[in-house]
Amino acid sequence: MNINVNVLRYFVDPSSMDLPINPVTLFGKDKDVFLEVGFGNGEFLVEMAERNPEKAFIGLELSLISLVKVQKQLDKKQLENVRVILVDARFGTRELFCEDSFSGFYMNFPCPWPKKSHARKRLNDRNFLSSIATILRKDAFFQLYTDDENFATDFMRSAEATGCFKAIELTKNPNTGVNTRYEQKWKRENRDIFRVRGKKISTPGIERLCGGDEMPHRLVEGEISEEALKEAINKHFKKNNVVYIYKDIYQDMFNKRYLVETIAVDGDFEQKFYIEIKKKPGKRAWIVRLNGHGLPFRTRAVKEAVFNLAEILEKGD
Ligand SMILES: C[S@@+](CC[C@H](N)C(=O)[O-])C[C@H]1O[C@@H](n2cnc3c(N)ncnc32)[C@H](O)[C@@H]1O
Repeated sequence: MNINVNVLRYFVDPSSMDLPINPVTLFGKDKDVFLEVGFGNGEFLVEMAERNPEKAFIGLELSLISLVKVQKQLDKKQLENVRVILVDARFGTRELFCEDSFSGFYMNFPCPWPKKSHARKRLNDRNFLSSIATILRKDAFFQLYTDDENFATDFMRSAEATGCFKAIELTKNPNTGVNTRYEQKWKRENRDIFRVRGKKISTPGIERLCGGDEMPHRLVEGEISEEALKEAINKHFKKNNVVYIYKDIYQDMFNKRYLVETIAVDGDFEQKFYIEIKKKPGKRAWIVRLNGHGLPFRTRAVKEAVFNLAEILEKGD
């Protein structure tokens, strides 16, 4: 896939930033910022940005293809008031932004995941609505459009259950639409459309995984044990409600370092990354830290994985 470097100015990589982010800092000026989750082909995001140059918009998407397509449109139209982030919205809404950040939240025709076995992928449970309530400003709104009545009803009930919204209303076949690819598709098929809206009144307490801006690292004095390192490979470590596994070791003789491929899981959020074990020049000591390529979010599982690896190397000494 060819990615024009011009379009990258719309892309934000939050894994290399201190979390949580104040979204206003992503745009030169203090603007009202709105969030859209799952923008797909981006019709709504681009049109809103074009019609409201005084406002700013952030889009979260899981699909890299959608991300690239939208950035090309933004570049063509020279729109400066949009940023896009490649992230799972469940994680993104909970972890990335400061409290009271957004003036509005939009979600248009999310995947309804009707099968019971896929229920955890649905973006309409109470935890998700609590994350939205946290990052919305007081009196800011949320707005969902969907063709799935059960999804809409569950979304509304979850919003009510948080106790953080008022004026929650579900409207069948509202007069206004969002004109996205999926809305057009369902309208062509004469399906009913449902809209759920509500206004934020209070902020719930949510538990976030990320926090603290420090990069996890440890210094191991003396020589490290390659044997102990090899023994740790493919073992599952469960500690303090997180799980991680060291998958493989790559030795980089040129730079006197090892790279340990690692998978870390916090709840339902999995990340793959590398931990670097690098000799300190001129010293009998090794630094154990995250490798800078493809940095993960510094969740508890990621930090535990780094600290535990240092302990393993120390004990083997
Ligand atoms: C059915 S499409 C709707 C796209 C667009 N909003 C529309 O109305 O045409 C759902 C979109 O949500 C994205 N998506 C699904 N799950 C997501 C998640 N957990 N986080 C972010 N985006 C997600 C998909 O990649 C897809 O682009």
